[in-house]
Amino acid sequence: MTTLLHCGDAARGDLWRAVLPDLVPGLTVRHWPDLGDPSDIEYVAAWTLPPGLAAGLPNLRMVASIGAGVDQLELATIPPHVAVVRLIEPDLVRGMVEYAVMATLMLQRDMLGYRDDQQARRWSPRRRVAAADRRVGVMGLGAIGTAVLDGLAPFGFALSGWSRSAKTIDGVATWHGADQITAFARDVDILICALPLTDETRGILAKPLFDVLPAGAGVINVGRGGHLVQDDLLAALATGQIGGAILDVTTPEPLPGDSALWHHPAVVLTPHIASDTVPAAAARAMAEAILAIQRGGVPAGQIDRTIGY
Ligand SMILES: O=C(O)C(=O)CO
Repeated sequence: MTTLLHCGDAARGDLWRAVLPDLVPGLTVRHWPDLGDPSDIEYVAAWTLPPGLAAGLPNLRMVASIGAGVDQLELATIPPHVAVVRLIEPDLVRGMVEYAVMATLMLQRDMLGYRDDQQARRWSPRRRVAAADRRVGVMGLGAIGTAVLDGLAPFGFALSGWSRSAKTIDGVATWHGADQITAFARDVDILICALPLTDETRGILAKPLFDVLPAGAGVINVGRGGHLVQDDLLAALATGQIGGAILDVTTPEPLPGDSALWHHPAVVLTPHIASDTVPAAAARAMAEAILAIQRGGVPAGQIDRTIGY
């Protein structure tokens, strides 16, 4: 019996149980914690894995993240021969683009400053800076980062991007690797982090990077809370080196009530809502991944276990 174990939202589990067997002939879908015979389970889909689950499934072939990131699966708990796949579907990418464009425009149009003015009943118009005079840099040039750059292009921003390995994107100045991060960052007025969280990128949004950005730069984090060193951000906001931050992700989540980020006038905080996975679309992506494995192929979105994304 070929079985997928779905972990997480029960409504999505029910939908998947109804639709996936039509997309993958012979597939049975079980919903955690109904494991049945663990040796039936070849595929697991989860946002986070129940502790010890992956190691206890002798015939496991693939773990799929229900989302674009995989770090929350705790890759070290998944045996190395098991394929790990990110389930990126178009609606999830669209949500990320919407959020990143909204956040960029908020910083571009000084909405954080006008929010303050409104609270103080201050009528204080400021000169608009044209988008063409603002440099927006995206860190992470995978499916999400490149879609964000596409979404920003019509506004006329000067666009750049930085990634681990070299990428070429029309109309975007691209940089790569640790050696080029300074050259990238010194010309970025609004920095968007869309990186995967790996050992290399953890804590990358920190003082050394903030110090290189032009004074007053804005920071947007749609990656993971672990990318940001919160104390360094607060210090950079205090000196004005960073002018504003829009954060959709924090460490930990939920953000504790006593965090200074909650009430900071130069911070907009949202509870990891930039995007989400649409269950029906994710079922199709899941089916394609299983069919690829069954054909002996590599599913779209399979990560390189050696680099963690
Ligand atoms: O899909 C993911 O990994 C997300 O965090 C969506 O915001």
